[in-house]
Amino acid sequence: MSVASPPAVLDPAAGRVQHTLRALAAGEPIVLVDDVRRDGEGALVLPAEAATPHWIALLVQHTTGFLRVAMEEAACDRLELPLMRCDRIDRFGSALCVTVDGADVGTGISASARARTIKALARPDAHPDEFIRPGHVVPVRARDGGLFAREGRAEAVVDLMRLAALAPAGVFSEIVVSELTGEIARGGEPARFAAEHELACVSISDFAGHRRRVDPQPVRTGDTPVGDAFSGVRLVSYRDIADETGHLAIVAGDPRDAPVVVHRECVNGNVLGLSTCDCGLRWRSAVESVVRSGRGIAISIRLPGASPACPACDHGTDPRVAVVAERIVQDLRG
Ligand SMILES: O=C(CO)[C@H](O)[C@H](O)COP(=O)(O)O
Repeated sequence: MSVASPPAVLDPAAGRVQHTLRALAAGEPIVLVDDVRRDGEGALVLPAEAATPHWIALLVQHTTGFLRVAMEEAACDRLELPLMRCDRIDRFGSALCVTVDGADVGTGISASARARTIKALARPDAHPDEFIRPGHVVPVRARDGGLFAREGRAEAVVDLMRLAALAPAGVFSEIVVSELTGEIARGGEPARFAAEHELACVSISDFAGHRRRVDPQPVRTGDTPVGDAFSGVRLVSYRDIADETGHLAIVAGDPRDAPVVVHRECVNGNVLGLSTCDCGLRWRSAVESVVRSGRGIAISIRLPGASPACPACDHGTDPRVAVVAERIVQDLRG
């Protein structure tokens, strides 16, 4: 259980997130602190695809042993895992599904049986008939949109797996401070547990902040023809649910093979119309070339926070511009 210590970075939260993602990518458990909803409770989290009898035994030893697997909504639907039926919903709106065992894992409760069930849940080609219900593993439905939709543990676990480039399913259970009392680790205890066991440790709020910075989510909010004089030209608007910024795309013709021009909005040149920089000119000529040729996509991206002061304007070199633009182009090309 040892992953190199977090590197010295300016932002300690970013360092903790990177350290955590590296540990998960290496198939190791991490500590996730639920500072948002549950008063600093700590849980051990392991990628479902990395579940082995060894790791599951370790989770059972140090946690409540109530092992849940956070999964995407589509996976729960595909594997026919309905929500547990209930008339009263818990105050956090947790989305626990019917329990499962792998169909061929024996009684389902041993560490090796649970490891097999958990690993199977993470397989993209798993079939509903591979599981019997009820069982000894609890799938939890993480909302689409992850932490942007709900700052819950299930969403944090699925987002962590996705950002670590793993199958989007993770097993988790709350750490207990002492096996004698069975009380849950909270406050400073989860971090102490992580240090003692050389595990990476991150809080849901650290991770949500990181996702907002690196994982833009532009959602289409409007799609209007520009007007008769510009037939075949559309104005498509986006709202970024990660940071509430807005972006625009001028689309002429079929977007599938259209050339793309990306522009970072600048307050001086594009909002105030000043000629202290060439941003106004650049955006106008991008739009004109798309409209005149009848084929192309011109995207204007607004980043959160103050734009760089022109003429030091970076003309789009901020790495977030490329990520937002790529997602908008993906959406336009469907
Ligand atoms: O069993 C639970 C808490 O004891 C929760 O249902 C489980 O942890 C899911 O977490 P969240 O509601 O934060 O997604």
